[in-house]
Amino acid sequence: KLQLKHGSHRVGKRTDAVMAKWRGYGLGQFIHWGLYAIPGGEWNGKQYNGAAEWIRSWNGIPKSTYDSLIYKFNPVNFNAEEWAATAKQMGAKYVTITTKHHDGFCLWPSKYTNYTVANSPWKKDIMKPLIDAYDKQGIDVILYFSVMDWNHPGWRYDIKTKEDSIAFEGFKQFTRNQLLELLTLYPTAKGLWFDGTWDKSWVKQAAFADELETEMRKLRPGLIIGSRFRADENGKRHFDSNGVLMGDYEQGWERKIPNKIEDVHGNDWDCVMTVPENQWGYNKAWKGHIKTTNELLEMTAKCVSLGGNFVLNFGPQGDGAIRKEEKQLAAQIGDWMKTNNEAIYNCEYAGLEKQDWGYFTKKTGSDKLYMIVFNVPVSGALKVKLPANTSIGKSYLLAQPAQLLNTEEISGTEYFIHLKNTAAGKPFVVVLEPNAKKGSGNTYDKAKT
Ligand SMILES: Cc1ccc([C@@H]2N[C@@H](C)[C@@H](O)[C@H]2O)cc1
Repeated sequence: KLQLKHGSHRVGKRTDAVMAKWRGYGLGQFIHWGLYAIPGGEWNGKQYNGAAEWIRSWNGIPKSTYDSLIYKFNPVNFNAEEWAATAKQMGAKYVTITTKHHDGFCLWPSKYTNYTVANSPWKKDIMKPLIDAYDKQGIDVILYFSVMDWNHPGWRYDIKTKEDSIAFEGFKQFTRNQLLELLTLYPTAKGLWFDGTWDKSWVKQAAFADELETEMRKLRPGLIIGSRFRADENGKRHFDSNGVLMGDYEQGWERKIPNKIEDVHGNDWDCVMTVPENQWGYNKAWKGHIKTTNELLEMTAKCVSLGGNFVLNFGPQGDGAIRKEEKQLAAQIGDWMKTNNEAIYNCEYAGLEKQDWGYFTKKTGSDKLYMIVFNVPVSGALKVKLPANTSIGKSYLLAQPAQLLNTEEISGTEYFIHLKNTAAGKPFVVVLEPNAKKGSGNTYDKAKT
């Protein structure tokens, strides 16, 4: 093990109540909103083929022209209560909201830059009404913050000259000021979700970032900070030079989901996901593969079955309204969650062998198991392998608890759960109430090979 001054300061999962609540969220909403929502991935009739929130980096628009979008920010259809109600309807337990994306435009009236809502036609703070509206719905708020800031004169991709390092020192203070400002203005925020921390300039700031993380945690006890905020003194990110996770949970699962439990290294983690293939900010063109409700439900189930949270992104329009396609998804996901959220909220990795029909989750602090079924076998028989010395007490459809399902012991700890109806048109949940098994549990000898 290497002696590290600025590596991870904790091995293993956090054990406090705030993090335990985070662990049980299951489903979250991401909000990407800012000036980029005004062009919506298009400029002068030409489509930008990257992610809409990166349109400033396209040579199709002069940087100064993009930056003057601040004078067009006037979201007359912005309604914080509607956004929070959409998240509530979907069944999201937390929301991560962009306070400042890479373009540097601040959705709060920061006193450390003029590039904020205060100097737009809108004038008013966006963050406060949003945080209040989500808090009122009982949905916890995490603040997204991009360290990389294309608007700030002190930002550098790397530090090569004396001038660079002087400029970047100013930028570091600016960043610290904004973060302490956000934590002070919005004390109910539960955490920070960092982005834009991959460039060499920031990676070289191991000591500064480590001290800043300590300062933020002192200012806001219980604060949740992911693995992407800071690098260790050897430039190692997400995992320090000893392979220990930085921060409180792994943030690496962006538009991808782990396949097996080994992939998550025993850490907390969240997966953040776009509805289109790769658009976080609003894009007028709703094109390419748009994930269906069933796909998104399966991603949610898969994440929870592997001990993580699934965070689905919404990209509100420049006028502040949420597009109808996203509203429909929220309603359909919410419809399923209303019946089945017991298998998602406060659930964890069940430790059972994955079967083809779908995903196991286990209620935290209980033995209750859930089978979230996406692929009904033609036989209608769902295979289950339990640990030694356990058996199935009873099993039933979560939606019809009174109807016990026929459970057939195959051998030892293997069972078939026989479904009555094999024509389910959408995913459903089977509940297993295991009980301790008496005796050896092995009815037949193992084959000699
Ligand atoms: C290469 C790359 C850089 C930044 C991103 C940002 N992270 C997501 C959470 C969005 O904010 C996207 O703009 C995505 C890909």
